[in-house]
Amino acid sequence: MLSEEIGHPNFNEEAERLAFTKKYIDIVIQASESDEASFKENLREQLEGMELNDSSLSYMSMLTNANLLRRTIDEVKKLKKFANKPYFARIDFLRNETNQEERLYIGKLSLFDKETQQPIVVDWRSPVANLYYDGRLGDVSYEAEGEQYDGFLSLKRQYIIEDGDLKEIRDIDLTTNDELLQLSLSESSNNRLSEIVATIQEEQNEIIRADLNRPIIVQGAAGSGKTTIALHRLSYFIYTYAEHFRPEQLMILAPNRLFIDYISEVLPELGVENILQTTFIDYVKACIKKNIKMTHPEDKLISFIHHELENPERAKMISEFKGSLQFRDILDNYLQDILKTLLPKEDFYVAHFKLYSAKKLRYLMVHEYKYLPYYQRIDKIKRVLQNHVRFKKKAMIEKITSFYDQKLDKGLAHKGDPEKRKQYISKVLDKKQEGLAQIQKQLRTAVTSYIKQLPKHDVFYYYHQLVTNEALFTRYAKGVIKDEDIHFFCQYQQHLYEKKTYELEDLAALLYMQGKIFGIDKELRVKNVVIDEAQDYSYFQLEALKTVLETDMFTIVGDLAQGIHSYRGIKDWHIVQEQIFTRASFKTLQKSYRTTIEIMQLANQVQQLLNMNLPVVEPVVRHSPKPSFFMTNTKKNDIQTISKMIAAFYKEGMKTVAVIGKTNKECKKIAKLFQQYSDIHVQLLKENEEINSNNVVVVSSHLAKGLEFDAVILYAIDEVYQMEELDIKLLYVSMTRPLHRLILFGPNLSAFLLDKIDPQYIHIT
Ligand SMILES: Nc1ncnc2c1ncn2[C@@H]1O[C@H](COP(=O)(O)OP(=O)(O)OP(=O)(O)O)[C@@H](O)[C@H]1O
Repeated sequence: MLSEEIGHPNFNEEAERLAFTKKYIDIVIQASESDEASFKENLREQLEGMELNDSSLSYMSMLTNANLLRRTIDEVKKLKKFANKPYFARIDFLRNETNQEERLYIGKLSLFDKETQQPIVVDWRSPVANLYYDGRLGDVSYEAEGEQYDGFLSLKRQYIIEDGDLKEIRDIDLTTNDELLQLSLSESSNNRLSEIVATIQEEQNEIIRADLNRPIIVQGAAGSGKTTIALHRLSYFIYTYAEHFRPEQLMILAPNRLFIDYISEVLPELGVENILQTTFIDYVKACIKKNIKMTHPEDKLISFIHHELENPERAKMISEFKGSLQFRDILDNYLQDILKTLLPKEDFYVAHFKLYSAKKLRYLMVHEYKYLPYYQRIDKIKRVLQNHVRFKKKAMIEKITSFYDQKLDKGLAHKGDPEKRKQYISKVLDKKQEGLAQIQKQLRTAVTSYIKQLPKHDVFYYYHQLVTNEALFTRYAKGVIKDEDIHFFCQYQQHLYEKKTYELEDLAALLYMQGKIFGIDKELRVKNVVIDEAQDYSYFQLEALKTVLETDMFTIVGDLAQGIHSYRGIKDWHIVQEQIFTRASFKTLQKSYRTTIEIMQLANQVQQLLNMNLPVVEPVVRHSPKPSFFMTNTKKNDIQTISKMIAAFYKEGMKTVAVIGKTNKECKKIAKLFQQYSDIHVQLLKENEEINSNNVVVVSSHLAKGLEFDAVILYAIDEVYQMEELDIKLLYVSMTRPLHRLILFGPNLSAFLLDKIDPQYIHIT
């Protein structure tokens, strides 16, 4: 049962406990800071006493001090950060093994009593904390390092602590709804994703803590916490494997810079710092080391939305094909042939000494160094030859020397005309010198000249050679795609080539080929990857990432119902699981934590228009007024009505409001109307921009994907949503952005497909 605040029987005791913990943290901070000072002093002394070539011993001791210092600084930083809210929950666990009840306070750090080694606060990511998220009251167990620990959970308690003061205590049992969750969901958003450690739900916890040594694919409804959970899983990973991985070896791939900005604030809160946060496009550019010119990744989508393409089916075919595993197969065959062109054909000679046969070198290239990208194999061969030359150098010189020395001996021993003998000897001496000079020169240059004979091109050359040459492409693609498609495909690629441009769909192939032919730089070879909005990736994009990174340690989260790029993206998670990440587990999240029941009911109606057999999304019990539809009037009147509404939302305590138009073009119009007819300053959101939380945001439906706002107004001036897959998805995305309020402004009900759904879910004014 929910206990009354202040009136909770244990309130005073808990307030004392909080005061004690805060005091303890203070003491630890003070002690650590003096440690820090003494480490710094140590370090300074050692640096002063160091000669350039000082013994390794003092270097080692300096390093130890530096590490200790870094650790202390990190610890103090963390303690200071969480000092005012050291924990958010408590569990009481009677451990069968010891028959002792443990009272465990759970927070975002771990803190131990230095004397007794008893935990004062346990980290939410520690194994025992799993009981808080997972365990019901009663008989429970948790696992740590492969061992199972059983016991009895008698209490689960949550705290609301503000500015270091205990405000509320809630005890949770089976019959209680998670009040803290309710409370946290009813709060207003500040344009940034927040951490949810206190209210992680069981189904979410399962994903966060799912086997870290296996990839995981999550199909999650809009607002089910996919992004949040993916970040918490990273945090859990870092905690669990702190000893084995550096944060630089982890990467988050987000759809655009705007999104990276959106998630950026929550990461340090979760102890996730210094990890690589980038977009697929930027990552590939870094791998191929060239800032290639690209068509805008949304261009095609926008042309589809506007029905601008002459032959949209063909455009879809090309995008889909470039993202398919069939294209990967074609490239694999082509890569085999590229390898053949790189194989040495001539034996390797220095002067007339044969040092390595071509056959043996080919064997090395094809078999021995199979694990390496092609050009790295050539580098290896180069080193093998260089070593071999070095190894044989003496013998070769000796052979030449002895050859001429024998001749000299013969000449000297000759009893004939002394003049002729002199001439002969001088000629031999000249020849010897010449021979030795020649071999010296060859020793220096033979390897380089030999390697130079092998072709050297960049990845772009290889790619274009294949995709713009119809005859060559046909050789690989015949039977895989239709002949006429081969023709269109090559024409299309030729057209891009002439404009020296690439599109997003080319990047999977470029990345894959770069990895196979050249390899990618070490700092880009991360070991663990989180992909958000993964439904917009193609199969080949995922495959290329997995291949070049040589790991399948991926957390992949997405929602097919929001797959607005499905012409190039994933249509079925099973294919990902069966053909790419074969070790992956698959989970679904069906509850939406973002949106209220009334908003979700309407959005569900729209989602069902997709006929994709996706289950309806279950909202967490939270209410709002029904979404309202307003018929548009004059533009001036519309903007004035909308402005009044926005003012009222702010008055109600909402912090973020967005007006969503179907396309960028529509949004530009909306922003201009605000300028003309309203005092409200709006921010027309662009992809690479940060959201300024003081502004009302005007954003297009496709760019709004992944974001959330307290209140959302869908405004259709000229561009309405039609009864087709892409538009339904865009509408669904837009409707699932608000936390608390949804309003629709359009010329008629059908502008938002409301004529196709049960009218009970909408309030028509
Ligand atoms: N357990 C939870 N406790 C409190 N808030 C939660 C919880 N889970 C999710 N939320 C909140 O729900 C909202 C939606 O979360 P998030 O953006 O991660 O969902 P998503 O599945 O990525 O959504 P979308 O697919 O629409 O982008 C966020 O405001 C998040 O803080």
